[in-house]
Amino acid sequence: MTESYKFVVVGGGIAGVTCVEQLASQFPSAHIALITPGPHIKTVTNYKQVSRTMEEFGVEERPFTVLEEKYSNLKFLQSAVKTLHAKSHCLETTDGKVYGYEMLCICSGARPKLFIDDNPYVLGIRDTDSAQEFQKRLSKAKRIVVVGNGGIALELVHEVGGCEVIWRQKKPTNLFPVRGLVTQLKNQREAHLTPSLQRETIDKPPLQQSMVVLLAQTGMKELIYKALNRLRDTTNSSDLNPETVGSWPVYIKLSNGKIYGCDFIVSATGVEPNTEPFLHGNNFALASDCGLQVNDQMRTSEPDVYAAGDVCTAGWKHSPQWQQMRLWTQARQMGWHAGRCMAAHVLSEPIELDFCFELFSHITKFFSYKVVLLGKYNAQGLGPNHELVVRCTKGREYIKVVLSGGRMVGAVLIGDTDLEETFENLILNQMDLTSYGEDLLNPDIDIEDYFD
Ligand SMILES: Cc1cc2nc3c(=O)[nH]c(=O)nc-3n(C[C@H](O)[C@H](O)[C@H](O)COP(=O)(O)OP(=O)(O)OC[C@H]3O[C@@H](n4cnc5c(N)ncnc54)[C@H](O)[C@@H]3O)c2cc1C
Ligand SMILES: NC(=O)C1=CN([C@@H]2O[C@H](COP(=O)(O)OP(=O)(O)OC[C@H]3O[C@@H](n4cnc5c(N)ncnc54)[C@H](OP(=O)(O)O)[C@@H]3O)[C@@H](O)[C@H]2O)C=CC1
Repeated sequence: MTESYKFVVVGGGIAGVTCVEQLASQFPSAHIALITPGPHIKTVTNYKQVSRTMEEFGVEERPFTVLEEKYSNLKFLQSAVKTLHAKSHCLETTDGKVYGYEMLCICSGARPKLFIDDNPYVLGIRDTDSAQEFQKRLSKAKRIVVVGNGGIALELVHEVGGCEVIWRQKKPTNLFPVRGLVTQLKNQREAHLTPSLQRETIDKPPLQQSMVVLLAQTGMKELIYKALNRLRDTTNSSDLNPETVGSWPVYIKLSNGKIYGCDFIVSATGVEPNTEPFLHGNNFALASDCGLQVNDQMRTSEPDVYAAGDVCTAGWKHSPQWQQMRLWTQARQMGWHAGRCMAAHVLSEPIELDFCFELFSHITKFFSYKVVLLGKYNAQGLGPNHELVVRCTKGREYIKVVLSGGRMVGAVLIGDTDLEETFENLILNQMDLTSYGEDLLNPDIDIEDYFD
């Protein structure tokens, strides 16, 4: 006979664990199952609500038993979902078992979107196993190339030591436009501490240097010679250094024509939602990034199937200052909201989109500096006609405010600025700041008091 559960949650990451905890605590006598392949789950530690939309926490891998000990109605099933039959409300796992559910929440995360598939010299970093593989190969490497310009690349180039790292950015700004700013701060650590103010009106789109990366060739020496000969036909031969020919296991050619040899390449080029086992035979609406499209109740297009975290794409009309980014914070917030929505639907209660989806906020650390990103911090989607006001106190802080129509729509705060809550309020209340001009960031004015 098929084992059946009131709620089944798939995936032991932050989204799945948050969702299942929400359900297990709200329905202490309901049968609930969490299905995930490994013996560990990801848990939130030291959670701190910093303000109305900002939160900070750590992430720790723990044995699943911590959840089973906490919730007697929760069963942990160590396996992976192989197929889902949404119409008949059941799923099959890789160990051949079939489980029924009344409501299902898919939280299967995402996997690295490598710029080239199945190449032994190209690594993506996703989980503990791939991080260990990276460490192992790094210990023997003299040179690596990092491709990508996001969170993983930023962390890697800062942390990797004892090996040459080649990193070329595709374009000057990106989702994490903090690298240049942090470097600027670091270089000026010893310099004077007078803040500098700068105001810039952006009336044309930012310059974009196209730098798509192509892999030249792998492995064996004779193949490398052939590859380099082929590359000579398509690029400036002066880029090829005869001394390096044949000495590296892999070569990479960038779209600016430069060729680099290295021991291996890290593809830190984003992620794609892990939807594979759920699609076949079902009728899920997918977003353009291939995520399971969910509405503001975290419902997919299949009945009684919800989704949360990296696997899903927020398909509701977003608040003007919120955007989806595949981050821990959003995985937790979506998992929590999905759990609440599932509970509300069982109890036939109304439920609204949580306030945390009003404003994008992310607190993290890059290069040991505290970094806070708020709203359209990189002027995403604003086009021309916006203004940037920047204050940089050398060696201490970097603050960038994005204004549109005289109202604050985003901010980047690097260092211990203590301005995050004030800026959060200014973005949320959309106050007209035109009359304040540069005083907005004037270091002689205590803007926290000013706007209280
Ligand atoms: C190297 C790296 C560093 C990162 N650093 C940060 C950071 O500093 N800050 C930040 O905010 N974000 C960071 N992120 C992003 C963050 O990790 C993700 O946004 C977040 O973990 C997503 O949570 P999730 O629960 O949706 O998915 P995941 O954490 O990926 O969990 C998915 C779960 O589903 C399971 N699963 C997959 N397929 C199946 C299946 N078929 N059946 C059953 N179970 C399945 C998986 O085993 C896993 O347990 C980082 C990501 C990477 C790769
Ligand atoms: N501290 C934190 O907050 C951290 C967060 N993360 C999160 O983990 C996830 C995975 O990180 P990551 O892989 O860095 O993903 P990101 O989405 O952050 O960044 C991917 C980057 O790769 C670039 N890219 C894509 N294809 C190519 C290509 N062919 N050549 C050159 N560049 C390319 C993208 O450019 P473009 O945008 O132009 O396509 C983008 O800059 C993300 O969700 C990230 O937000 C990871 C580490 C730390």
